[in-house]
Amino acid sequence: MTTHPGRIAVSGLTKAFGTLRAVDGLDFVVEPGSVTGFLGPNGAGKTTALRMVLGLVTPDAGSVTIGGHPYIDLPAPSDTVGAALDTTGFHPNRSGRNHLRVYCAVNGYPDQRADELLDLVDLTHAGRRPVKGYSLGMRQRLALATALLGDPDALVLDEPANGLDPSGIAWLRTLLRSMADAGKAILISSHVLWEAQQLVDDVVILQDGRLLLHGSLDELTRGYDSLERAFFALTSGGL
Ligand SMILES: Nc1ncnc2c1ncn2[C@@H]1O[C@H](COP(=O)(O)OP(=O)(O)OP(=O)(O)O)[C@@H](O)[C@H]1O
Repeated sequence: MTTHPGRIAVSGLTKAFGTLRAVDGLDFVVEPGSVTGFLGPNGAGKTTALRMVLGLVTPDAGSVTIGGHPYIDLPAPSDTVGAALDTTGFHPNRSGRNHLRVYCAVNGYPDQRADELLDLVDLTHAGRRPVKGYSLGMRQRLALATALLGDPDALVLDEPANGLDPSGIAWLRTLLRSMADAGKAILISSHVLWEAQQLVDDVVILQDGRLLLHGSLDELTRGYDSLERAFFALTSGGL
């Protein structure tokens, strides 16, 4: 069986917390070369599903593979999938550059990789300042740099546009586009449809843990002037 590196395949994914089905029989695929928006209102189950993609939460049923393997079986996880799930885990007194250097050391990359990553996310100017002085947008960039450490085939980013101003979102769009064009499979979550519309090729919309809509942005928005309007028309509901 040939499997494309980075392809994220989610099948029958289910997770309950007590009586609450946070994720319920979820199926979708993120192909290399595309940016998929994983969308849904607060509490829809996005973070729980992303944590299962990354092997941080054990599903009750179903499976996820990345490049054909469950996360736990990946021989070199940081070369296969990069993840940014939150922006609060940085040591406050460490500079962004030192944070990245620690990750370089742990994963066997030269210090110079830290400077390349700072440059890639446009954070060189703040690289020597302690993270406690970073804005949310700057911490998002640092989280993204950390995710890109091993130049992975797949990227999983939870709310990467949160805290970015309009020029930051435009910058993120360009970066994600170039990563997708280089063949990465990219999955990003958002609860803000207008924001996601600017960043993605495909959308997976989740509601109450279940898949509501899955398709290309172009198909879903044909005949509508925004993803939000298409969503309202298709579901007669709201996020
Ligand atoms: N560890 C947990 N224990 C109990 N309930 C949980 C746990 N984690 C998540 N939940 C519940 O599961 C549901 C889905 O939560 P989740 O964080 O996955 O949603 P989300 O779509 O990421 O929301 P948001 O956009 O607010 O981040 C919510 O009702 C949440 O309260």
